[in-house]
Amino acid sequence: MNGPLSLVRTAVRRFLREHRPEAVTVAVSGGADSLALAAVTAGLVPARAVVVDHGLQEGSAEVAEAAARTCRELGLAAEVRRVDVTGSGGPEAAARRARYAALRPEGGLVLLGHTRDDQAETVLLGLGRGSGPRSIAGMRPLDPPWGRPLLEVSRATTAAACAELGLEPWRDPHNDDPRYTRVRLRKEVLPLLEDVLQGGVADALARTAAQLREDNDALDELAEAFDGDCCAVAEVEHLPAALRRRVLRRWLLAERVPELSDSHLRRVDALVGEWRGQGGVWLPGGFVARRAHGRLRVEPVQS
Ligand SMILES: Nc1ncnc2c1ncn2[C@@H]1O[C@H](COP(=O)(O)OP(=O)(O)OP(=O)(O)O)[C@@H](O)[C@H]1O
Repeated sequence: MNGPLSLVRTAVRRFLREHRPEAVTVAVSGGADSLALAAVTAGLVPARAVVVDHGLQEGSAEVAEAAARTCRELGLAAEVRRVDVTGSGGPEAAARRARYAALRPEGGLVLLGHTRDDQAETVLLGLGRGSGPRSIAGMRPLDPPWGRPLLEVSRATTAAACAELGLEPWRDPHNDDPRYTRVRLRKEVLPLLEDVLQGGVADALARTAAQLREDNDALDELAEAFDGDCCAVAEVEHLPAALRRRVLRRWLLAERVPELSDSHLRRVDALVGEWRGQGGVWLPGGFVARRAHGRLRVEPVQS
């Protein structure tokens, strides 16, 4: 009984047993991953589905309505939420921001259909771009309000599970468009790596991510326990760099600096670890971090 559908069911059942969410919403794009997730979840717990219509592609409203209809046929209360995609960072990033804002619930968990292949791509992209351990550690199974029960299930398995259920998932044309880095990674790089390493690459990359998450969590706990004055250079400069960066990150987040990337953090850390009188570090949200008289401070940029 280890067909694709039963593999998906086992993964979702394990997730629900482990985390026992009070309420469950499934985020459904209409693609095979989230559709398989919705179908299996519907059979296990009372849940609802939300389909986000970004309004970016022609016919997006019909695609969203068809996905919602399928969810209803599967026994889920389903609704389509239309969002306005605006803001910085390109349409992909803006769409993701709008989607996540629309999905953020009042309570309970929102289940996403990210698979082991998504995880592998995230890790490999991070490695290729020189990202920090936080990015390379990939996505977490539980990161409230988000839950990702399928992180150990392959994309091939979710597609086969849909076929087993007689469901016809929507194929996002973006997923085949070689102008997207992720698509080329998926279609060109990963198959080559699979060939060179004789298989098991997605699984191996997902294991790397899981190990890094453990290391990250341990360091984060140490950073949380730091009770010195993190603005005083003398109190943080002797910390190991990995710990110091985490202490600084916590301080910046407490100062309400949003969306802090690894490269921002490295530059703030350089105010301590590689000090040569450099100027302020510009940060997201209109902030700047500076060092003066042996102290760090973060303040809004004067317009
Ligand atoms: N239009 C949508 N409506 C509802 N949920 C969606 C939609 N698009 C994606 N999702 C949810 O997000 C999951 C991941 O989708 P996808 O891989 O396309 O997102 P992504 O842009 O890569 O997101 P992330 O930045 O979190 O990796 C899907 O399996 C589904 O659960």
